[in-house]
Amino acid sequence: MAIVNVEKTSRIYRQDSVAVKALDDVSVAIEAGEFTTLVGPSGSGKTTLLNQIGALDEPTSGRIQIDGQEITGLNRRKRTALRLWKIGFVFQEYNLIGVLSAQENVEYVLMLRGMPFRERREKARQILAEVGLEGMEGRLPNELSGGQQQRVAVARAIVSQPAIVLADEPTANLDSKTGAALLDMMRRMNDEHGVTFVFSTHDPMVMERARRVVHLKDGRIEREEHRS
Ligand SMILES: Nc1ncnc2c1ncn2[C@@H]1O[C@H](COP(=O)(O)OP(=O)(O)OP(=O)(O)O)[C@@H](O)[C@H]1O
Repeated sequence: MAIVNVEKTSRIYRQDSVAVKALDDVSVAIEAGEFTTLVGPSGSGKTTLLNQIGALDEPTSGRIQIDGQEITGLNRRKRTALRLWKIGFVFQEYNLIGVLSAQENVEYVLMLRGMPFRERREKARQILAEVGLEGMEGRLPNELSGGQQQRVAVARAIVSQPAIVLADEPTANLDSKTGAALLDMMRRMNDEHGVTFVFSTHDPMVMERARRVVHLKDGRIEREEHRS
């Protein structure tokens, strides 16, 4: 079964009297265990599509299901719950909580899910070690490099084993070597733990590592590539 099913989805932004079709009748299905990249020129609709899949925004028309659950038309409370239980997010700007340590940032989502203290502390430590941050658990975000902060963000996104992890230009603020190491780490999470990832990117290095590349243009899917 597809983890994500986007059916004939459009998103029109209206500004003054101008309507922008950010997504135009897009249909795409993503299966569990995929490592998919959305590519396309600036303004082609990548972020808009990720925001729709992540229940951060409502489509103007069409339907979206995540892990078998219809998300279009849900009220705010249900959307928040869906994000908490089913989706992990990695943003371009890391979006870590500045006053919390790496460990606490990773634990936070587990706390929201009601996991007991000891269990969540152990789980967060484990995942931070897996992303190569053993010994840095107590550092605040501003005591970590950009690449390390993004590793914390990935650890936070995957610690709760969500159905899908969405990453909007995750390497945009990293130098190419750090970005490549981050991508390799995510590929490993995909291989070893079956974490399903969907990225948006401009970065050729990210595209190279993808298994499925979906090309967007003017809010539509133009073509797809599949690699082994
Ligand atoms: N909140 C908004 N209000 C009005 N128009 C918007 C809004 N968000 C996006 N758009 C427009 O929708 C279109 C798609 O934008 P989107 O951010 O999805 O593109 P993108 O492919 O992610 O671009 P980039 O690669 O530059 O991040 C663009 O024309 C953009 O200007």
